[in-house]
Amino acid sequence: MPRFAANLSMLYPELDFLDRFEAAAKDGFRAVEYLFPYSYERRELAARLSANGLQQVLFNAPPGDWDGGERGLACLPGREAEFREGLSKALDYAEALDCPRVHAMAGLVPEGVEREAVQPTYIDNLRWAAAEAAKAGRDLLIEPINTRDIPRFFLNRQDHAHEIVEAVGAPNLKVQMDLYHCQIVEGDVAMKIRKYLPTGRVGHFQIAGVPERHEPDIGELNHPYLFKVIDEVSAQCGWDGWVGCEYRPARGAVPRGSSDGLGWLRGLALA
Ligand SMILES: O=C(O)C(=O)CO
Repeated sequence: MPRFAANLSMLYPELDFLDRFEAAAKDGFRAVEYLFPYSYERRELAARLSANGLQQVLFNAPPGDWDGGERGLACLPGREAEFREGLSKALDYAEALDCPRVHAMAGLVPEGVEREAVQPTYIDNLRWAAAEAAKAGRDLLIEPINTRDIPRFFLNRQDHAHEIVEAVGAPNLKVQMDLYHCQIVEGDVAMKIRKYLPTGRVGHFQIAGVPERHEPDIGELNHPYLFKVIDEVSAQCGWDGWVGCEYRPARGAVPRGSSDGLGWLRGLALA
């Protein structure tokens, strides 16, 4: 079975953020990911990881004005300085948390601007950021995201993400392959895993049920089948990354919360 990381931005919403580390560990997770660490002291986060025997496997670079609707800076002309400053901060956190990968969200195509017009900025920013991440010993990730969840998001398809990685030409720039977004935008998910995982350009997976983004055993995707495909292809190509559980629990009723929705994971362990 793949190795699963709990996404603490979405799982355990019934708990304060810092208490989610312990909850994930109690549920058997050995790794966590989340959107942003920046509201917390590096020391506090590192202590939570260590106290609970958890690895940090992914978080995102600062995304711009999140509450104002921004979803990343990487493709935004005129925001290069802010992108660079944010990436440097992310790499500092990555070192403190011993986190091997950082996701730089692409951002929204500005109103009235053609999608193609921002690609040069995106590529230039990623080239600079991948070089900085390489100096720090980290991978930089980009993620195709569906435009129902994030209208006007620049990067939506796996083929586009892989073209960008090739154009940048940095070995530590990789694709965060979220099977939820992939199913919504393009489908044919198992064949896309078979196509892209052996390229060495997939740095991380994420999962959620489609279309509601609840537990993976709710909805139209057959996750046990997809996990077998990941296992089979990983055995052939030596991939040993993580699968982030990035979904909003539907079954998590008080008092036991998100743990009640983890039957899909316990079932896999027993399968
Ligand atoms: O929205 C998502 O799927 C993300 O992973 C954002 O980082």
